[in-house]
Amino acid sequence: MADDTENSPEISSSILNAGPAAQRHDNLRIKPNPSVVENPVFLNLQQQRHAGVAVENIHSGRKPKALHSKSLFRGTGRVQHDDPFESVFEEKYSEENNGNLANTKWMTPKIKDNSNLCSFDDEDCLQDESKEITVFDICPPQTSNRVSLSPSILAQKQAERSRKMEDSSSVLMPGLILLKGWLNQNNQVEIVKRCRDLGVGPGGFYQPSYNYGNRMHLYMMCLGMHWEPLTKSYEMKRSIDGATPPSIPPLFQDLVANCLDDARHMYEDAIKGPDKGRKIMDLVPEMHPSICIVNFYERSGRLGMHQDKDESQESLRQGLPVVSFSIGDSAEFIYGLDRDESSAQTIVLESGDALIFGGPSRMVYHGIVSVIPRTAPSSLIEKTNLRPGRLNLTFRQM
Ligand SMILES: O=C(O)CCC(=O)C(=O)O
Ligand SMILES: [Fe+2]
Repeated sequence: MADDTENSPEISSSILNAGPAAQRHDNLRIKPNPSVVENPVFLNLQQQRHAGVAVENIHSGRKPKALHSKSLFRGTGRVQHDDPFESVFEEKYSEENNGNLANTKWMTPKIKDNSNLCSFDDEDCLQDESKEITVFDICPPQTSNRVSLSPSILAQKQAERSRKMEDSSSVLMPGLILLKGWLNQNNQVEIVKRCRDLGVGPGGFYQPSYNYGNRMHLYMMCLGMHWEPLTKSYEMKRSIDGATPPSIPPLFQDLVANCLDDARHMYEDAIKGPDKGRKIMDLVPEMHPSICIVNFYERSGRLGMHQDKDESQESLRQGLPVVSFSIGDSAEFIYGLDRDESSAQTIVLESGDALIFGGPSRMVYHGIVSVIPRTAPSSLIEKTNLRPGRLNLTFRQM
């Protein structure tokens, strides 16, 4: 990789002249960086000028040649390969004051070879910091006669591929259980309606973004507690707007309990091979949801490979399952033992499917690669006016 740091002159700037944006933010720490796995993190010359920093090569520990003793900042970079939604580059800088480390600051310089990312001076991106939340209605009022289109050839092929992939087995890995079509149509309609009503109220759907306009490719609403993508932690009130997340409706709680029961029954019947000696309650432990993350993916929606690991240590240690309901358009769901998408398994989750990952699969990596257009059941659309896309609910116990 060509490295702009090769011929860099001395770095003489500091955070004080790093540009208005840098001065305004002490907590810039998350940047999607799709190339981060292969791309050692170097600041290019311009970025160094902006930030007045030098950064170590995270992978090798080697410092870029432009690291100058005169630099006022010391970089301790780190790449979060396990970030839930993107590969993320995170930098923390400590201001050096007469040889002592003073104010610790987080900074996110624009990353080399990644022109989509915003720089410190990009005012368009800065606008994203406003606290305004735009209401997102998953069932917008119908304005014209709906034209019903049949699934595209691509969608038909994908569905066919998925049927082959799914085979008849519903235990995908120990503790990872797929219950096809588990939600009946009434349940699906009720869930959509409840999510719609909650979603347009306080604490409802919004499109989360990282700092500087790097938005997630979905809309999200949390019930019970809010999961904050910026900090990857749970909070009782959304720090973005102070809203209290709505409670999880009793209907949803009941469905989760029934779903876990059915998963256990199905699993017990299917247990063979390595799971045979295991107790069913270790494979599918009891879980009482205190959190539900509701995602709505439009047709271009997706979610990078990640683990769900921000629940309590106790919950994770016990392998308390995540229960996921899919409604609306189908989606290609990938899962695997590591973050590598190319070695992941693919299944298509269709409207009504329930997926449970608990016990030994609690920390499975997973993600959504695509939403398959025009695959939602037409009767569901007629009854709810659900917009094109996919609704997904994941229930977890804190
Ligand atoms: O949409 C899905 O099926 C997965 C959602 C998910 O993994 C999450 O919200 O953490
Ligand atoms: Fe997840």
